[in-house]
Amino acid sequence: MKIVIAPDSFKECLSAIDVATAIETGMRRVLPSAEFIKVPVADGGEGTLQSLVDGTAGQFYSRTVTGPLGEPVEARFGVLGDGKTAVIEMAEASGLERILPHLRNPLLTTTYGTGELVREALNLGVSRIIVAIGGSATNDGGAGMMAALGVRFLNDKGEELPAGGAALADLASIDCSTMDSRLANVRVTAACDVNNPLTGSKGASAVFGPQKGATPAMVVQLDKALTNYAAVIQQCLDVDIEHVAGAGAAGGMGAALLTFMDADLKPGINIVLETVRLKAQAGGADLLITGEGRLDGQTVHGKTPVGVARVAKAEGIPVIALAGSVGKGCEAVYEHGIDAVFPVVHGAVSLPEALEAGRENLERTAENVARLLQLKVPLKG
Ligand SMILES: Nc1ncnc2c1ncn2[C@@H]1O[C@H](COP(=O)(O)OP(=O)(O)O)[C@@H](O)[C@H]1O
Ligand SMILES: O=C(O)[C@@H](CO)OP(=O)(O)O
Repeated sequence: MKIVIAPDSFKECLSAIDVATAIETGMRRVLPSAEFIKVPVADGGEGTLQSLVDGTAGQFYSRTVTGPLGEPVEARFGVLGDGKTAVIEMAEASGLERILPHLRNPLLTTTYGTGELVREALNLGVSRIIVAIGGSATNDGGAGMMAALGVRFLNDKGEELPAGGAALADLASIDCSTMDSRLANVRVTAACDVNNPLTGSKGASAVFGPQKGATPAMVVQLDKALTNYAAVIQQCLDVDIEHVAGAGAAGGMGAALLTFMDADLKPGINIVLETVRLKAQAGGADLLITGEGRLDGQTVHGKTPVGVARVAKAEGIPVIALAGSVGKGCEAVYEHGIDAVFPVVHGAVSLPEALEAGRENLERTAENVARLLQLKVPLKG
């Protein structure tokens, strides 16, 4: 019997590889001689770096770079098992979680540190870079990242702009002549979590600015700044970026990746599933187990379990999902290739208690799933 275990991480609880290991441990108690293939996955958000490096037996690197408010931060990036592809998760250097809630200010926050990580990856001689965007503290259109890579963003006096989204209102010209020339030889793929345009009512500032600490007045200010950024990009580089889907992801990081790096913008889940070669690994499997921390109506919108189930269904493999908890609308997943869902919590406990007991709960639930699989119930009627 071949069982593929391809879960996401359980946020605040276990990494994807730890979830997969707990599921294997539980099932092995009942099915000791089954073949288990563990494929940790992610949907492009937080945890993407971890699952891609774990899933390809790659390597982590750590560097001190510039944090979102200019402070030094220790940030990780990775190189996949192929030795040629770097993975950078922007939240490592420029993430919202890096700043205490009362200090969050997207007028000032910068993606400079993510650019420094790209430079570090280039120093290792990689030929491809995957940048997972989202979870950002920033609204600087990715200008900080590009400044770290040598691009000069200038005001009408020819002076370089200070860091942050607000400064883009003063942008008058862009000088790419000093951009790191190694970027020309590297293929960049952006694992993108949303389709928003750069500006307007569905744009980066309006939709994601408030979660980064923007007041309504700041949203207006930031949207104007990004509108000017798009106009100067059009004027200096002849790229029309303002309304492109995904340009507004991660405070306009999508726009910079498209404009300056000619990146491919793809849904994170697709990039991850391709990179960990789920289809090839699942071939001939009898069962696939997936899971995520909370499985609910949102799961069908590009989340890991549904992406994994799509691959499994194309191969005719049954799919079971284990979830930390299940929420409203979770039945929607039945229409998206998941055959059964099992929450792992044991009794009515608080969330901290459930998180604390996550591994044990997963092992026990996985064991019970395996016990169920062994039953030969004569189904009548
Ligand atoms: N072991 C667990 N038991 C119960 N709830 C959990 C467990 N692990 C995670 N969760 C809950 O699931 C929530 C969302 O997790 P998850 O689906 O992994 O994140 P996201 O959908 O944001 O990627 C967490 O904030 C937590 O409340
Ligand atoms: O960083 C952001 O601006 C948003 C959208 O890309 O991220 P998340 O979806 O994680 O809130």
